[in-house]
Amino acid sequence: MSEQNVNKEQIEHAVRLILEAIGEDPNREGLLDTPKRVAKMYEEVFSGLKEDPKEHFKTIFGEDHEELVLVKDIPFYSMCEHHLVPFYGKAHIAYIPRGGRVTGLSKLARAVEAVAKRPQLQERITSTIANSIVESLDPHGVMVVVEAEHMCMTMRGVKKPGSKTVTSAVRGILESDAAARAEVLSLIKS
Ligand SMILES: Nc1nc2c(ncn2[C@@H]2O[C@H](COP(=O)(O)OP(=O)(O)OP(=O)(O)O)[C@@H](O)[C@H]2O)c(=O)[nH]1
Ligand SMILES: [Zn+2]
Repeated sequence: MSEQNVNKEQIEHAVRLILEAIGEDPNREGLLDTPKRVAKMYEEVFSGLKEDPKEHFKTIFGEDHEELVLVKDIPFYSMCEHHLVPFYGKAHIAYIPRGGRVTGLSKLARAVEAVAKRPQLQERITSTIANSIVESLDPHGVMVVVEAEHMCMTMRGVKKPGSKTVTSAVRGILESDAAARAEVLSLIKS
């Protein structure tokens, strides 16, 4: 998606106000371009806000493969919606296609990008990806596992660096079939 959905002028104005509010001088040399840089950065890190991850699953190959597909260790960076600081980690996406609805592998990573690049909660990233795969591909089953470190828990607040949050969303036969679910988990860990 294009990165033109933010009002850069408004962000620049707001950043100047924040700099003033923390007691800085937005007119000192080192900070002169900071509002502009932050606006450009927000344009990039929030570029998925209006993007529908399902758009990416329109690429479908009529491949007769009704067995597990797992794309693991997809790195992502997102922004915690409570503090607007980063949380980042890896997403693992497994699905069992049905009826030839096999999508491009990169599309799974593109869906992660779309969902991560907005103010987020880890749980919502996880369930949105799982639901969009179900709605687009109607597979036999889906499992999404996301592991992340939240900077709002490490650099501030409770200050627990190294702590990891793991979330999962399971749909279809992977929900009812414990052995298949265990296989996915062991492949993720391997
Ligand atoms: N469930 C969930 N919580 C999150 C996520 N990201 C941040 N949080 C939490 O959101 C909560 C916000 O709590 P508040 O009490 O409203 O805010 P706060 O005073 O800044 O909280 P502390 O972080 O405990 O200092 C914190 O417990 C964060 O750890 C996330 O992706 N999912
Ligand atoms: Zn937070």
